[in-house]
Amino acid sequence: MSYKLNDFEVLELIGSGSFGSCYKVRNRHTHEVIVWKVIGYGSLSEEKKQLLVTEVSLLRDLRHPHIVRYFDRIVCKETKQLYILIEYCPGGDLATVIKTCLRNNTHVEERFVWRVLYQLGSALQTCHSWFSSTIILHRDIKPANVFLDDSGNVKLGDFGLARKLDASQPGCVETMVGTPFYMSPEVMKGEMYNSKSDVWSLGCLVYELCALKPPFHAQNIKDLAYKVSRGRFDRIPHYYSDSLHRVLSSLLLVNQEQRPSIFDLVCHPVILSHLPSVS
Ligand SMILES: CNC(=O)c1c(C)[nH]c(/C=C2\C(=O)Nc3ccc(Cl)cc32)c1C
Repeated sequence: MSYKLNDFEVLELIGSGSFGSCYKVRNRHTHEVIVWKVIGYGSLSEEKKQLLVTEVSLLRDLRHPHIVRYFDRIVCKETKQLYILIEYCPGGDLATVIKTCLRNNTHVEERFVWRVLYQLGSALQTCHSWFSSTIILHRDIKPANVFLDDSGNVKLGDFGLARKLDASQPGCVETMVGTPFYMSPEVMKGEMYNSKSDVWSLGCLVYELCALKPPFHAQNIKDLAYKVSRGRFDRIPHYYSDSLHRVLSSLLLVNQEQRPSIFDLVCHPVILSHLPSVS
């Protein structure tokens, strides 16, 4: 079914990023609440416009319990805006979870950390196998792109649209917006982004969920690149287990050959031992 803008009632703005704004909207006919992300494409080159439309079309066919569901898109030629219709996640995003813990001086339960590690790992496993022969190699793995449903499960969202819109080729670290705290050593050196770079970013995300700060932090890209290249970081707080710290340390190995693949991760006995028992 193809939708029209007037099929939806805009309820509220729920987020704004470098490349678009997300609104909570209600389908006037079914009353279903979803999100539409509005991206202006007027200033994009023809090539990037086609990449954006192709990428969204690909995502529409991707179905996984821990990947935000893309339903459809609406192109408004008058305003040169693309409306991406996406699943609503009432729990908000992990960036807000981290901010709340910092504000209240609390921390995330280890049980939830293991759940995030497994669920995002299984989402990436689908992407790495699903996307291996297609154009979408980039994911923007960060707390602001991981969303929570109403049962405390996580969903990875916003696949690389921002990077496709922002000179996504490696070696453009200097032109990136903001400080890329999750950028892997290989990408910092200008090498091609690959699936092990996703593993690194996942390690940074889960580390930050525990420590409430990224594993590598600096005031400028030069110092950050140096710290990332050395690969040394503080242990996660001592109320988290040694086994969790060991798994995170493996994801943050500087040598990508030694870093586990996402397939190794989701099958790791320690990960599987922390999954809820099926009753
Ligand atoms: C304060 N904002 C929120 O609580 C919030 C809620 C309840 N949902 C969201 C965001 C999304 C949401 O609910 N579904 C989404 C799908 C894709 C993208 Cl890029 C974002 C979202 C946000 C930012």
